[in-house]
Amino acid sequence: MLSAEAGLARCARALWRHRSCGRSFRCVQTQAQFEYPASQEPEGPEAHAIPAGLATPRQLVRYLDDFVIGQENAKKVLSVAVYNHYNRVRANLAATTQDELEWEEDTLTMEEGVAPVRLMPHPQRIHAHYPLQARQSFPLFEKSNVLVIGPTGSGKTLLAKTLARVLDVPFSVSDATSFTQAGYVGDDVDMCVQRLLQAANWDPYRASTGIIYIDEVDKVARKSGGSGMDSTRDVGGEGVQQALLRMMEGSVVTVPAKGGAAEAPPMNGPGRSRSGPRGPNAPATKSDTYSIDTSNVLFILSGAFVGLDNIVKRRVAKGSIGFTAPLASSNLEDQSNNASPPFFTPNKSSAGPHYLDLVEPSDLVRYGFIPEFISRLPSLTTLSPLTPQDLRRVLTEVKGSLISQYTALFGYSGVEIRFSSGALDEICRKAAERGGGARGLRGIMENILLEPMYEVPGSNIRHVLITERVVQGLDRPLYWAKGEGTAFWAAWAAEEERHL
Ligand SMILES: Nc1ncnc2c1ncn2[C@@H]1O[C@H](COP(=O)(O)OP(=O)(O)OP(=O)(O)O)[C@@H](O)[C@H]1O
Repeated sequence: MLSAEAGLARCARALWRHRSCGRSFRCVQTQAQFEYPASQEPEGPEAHAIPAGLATPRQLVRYLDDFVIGQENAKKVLSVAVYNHYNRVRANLAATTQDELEWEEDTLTMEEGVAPVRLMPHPQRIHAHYPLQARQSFPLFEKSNVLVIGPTGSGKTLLAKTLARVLDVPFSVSDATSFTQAGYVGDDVDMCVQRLLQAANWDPYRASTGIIYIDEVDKVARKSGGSGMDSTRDVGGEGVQQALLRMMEGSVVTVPAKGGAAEAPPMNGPGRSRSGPRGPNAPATKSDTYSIDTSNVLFILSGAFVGLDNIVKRRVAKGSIGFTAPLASSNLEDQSNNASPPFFTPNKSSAGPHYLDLVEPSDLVRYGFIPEFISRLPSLTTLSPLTPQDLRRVLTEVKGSLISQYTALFGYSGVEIRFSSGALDEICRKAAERGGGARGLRGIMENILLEPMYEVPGSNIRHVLITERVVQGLDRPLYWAKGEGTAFWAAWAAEEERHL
């Protein structure tokens, strides 16, 4: 249960987010009424927090900087995409609901200690007032889902997760390799919506404005794509793309309620059917099914796209500029007339320019994606592999870095652990050598610290020093007992001097 103070802080944050609405809010627990004139700036703890709902792209990038090293272009592209997406969502919902509907955000509930912030009106109310056909005729803003291309462990998931956290929207991660076309063994693509609903604590309103992150999307490239990337999958790849594109565009997905059919073993075979009502006006009760409209869900798709750089390289070598592939989407055809397609934003990473920076939709078509699919992903960004210098910053500088985590872990046992600069460099060198980006750092740390984590608890050890030779496996970690602090500091200083 949140304390009253924390509850009020949360209310204040919600009010600040929605200050431009000029609405009043009532806390159902305390019955307190809050008013926020549009011009009023918050005071107290909220003044220092990021005004998430309306944070500008620049503020979002600054926030990301605390957690993600490098990847400047990806930070910009994602921040702009997220900012535009949520502005678009607000505008669309305002267009569909103004005056006729009561806004859910008028009431902040504080059930079970949580104060869920209702960003949007209940989708069912929108559906009740405006049938799907009517809503489709509104001049609504088009959606911009994002495609993120980058090597493993470079921060793709971290970027999306961090943005979802600052925006306080539900976030789900799914792996495209587990998806199959409906009716075949494997996960239906609807599964990602179910995960989102789960992440939203089974709150369909929040889920319908969340972020769905789908990793390894390059694995659903069709086999006949022309570059032979994935020979194990054929029509299933295209079937999954078709299903995903419908969902990205905005469709109503019926999700069984908690403990419902979706959690039972999947039925296989083309005759697969679901129980429960379908369609936008289907009732959404906790005991039955939920209908989630994905029109306001932001999709971020990512993958390493191994081999794509060769496709780009070949195209560039042939001097082909623009769109040479037979693109079905008029959206893409429009872009082909531009000298510099809006699809492409050059990457100014520390690793320098590389061929993936020049990716165009036609390259993705050659890679095995249907044009209709990539036209639903108008924002694209590439991430660079992390250099050993980047890894060093990941290890030591970001908020909640591994070094700070392990230091705190030993601190709980009253033990001080230090890593010499040489040790840190050696850890990063090893991680870079292994590949896998920053993902490899934790494994190396666990390996090095296994012995001290075993020896220290229950012993009289109070200081631990990890040197370069320890990381290289040439020495054992160095230990000092209580009262030997001076010797520990002297040894550490000597190590640092040796490394200079
Ligand atoms: N640029 C970065 N800055 C800080 N930490 C990073 C960065 N890149 C990766 N990490 C760390 O490495 C781990 C893996 O990162 P992440 O899951 O974002 O990789 P990914 O690019 O999504 O890889 P994959 O495609 O394999 O899923 C996380 O613990 C994350 O904290």
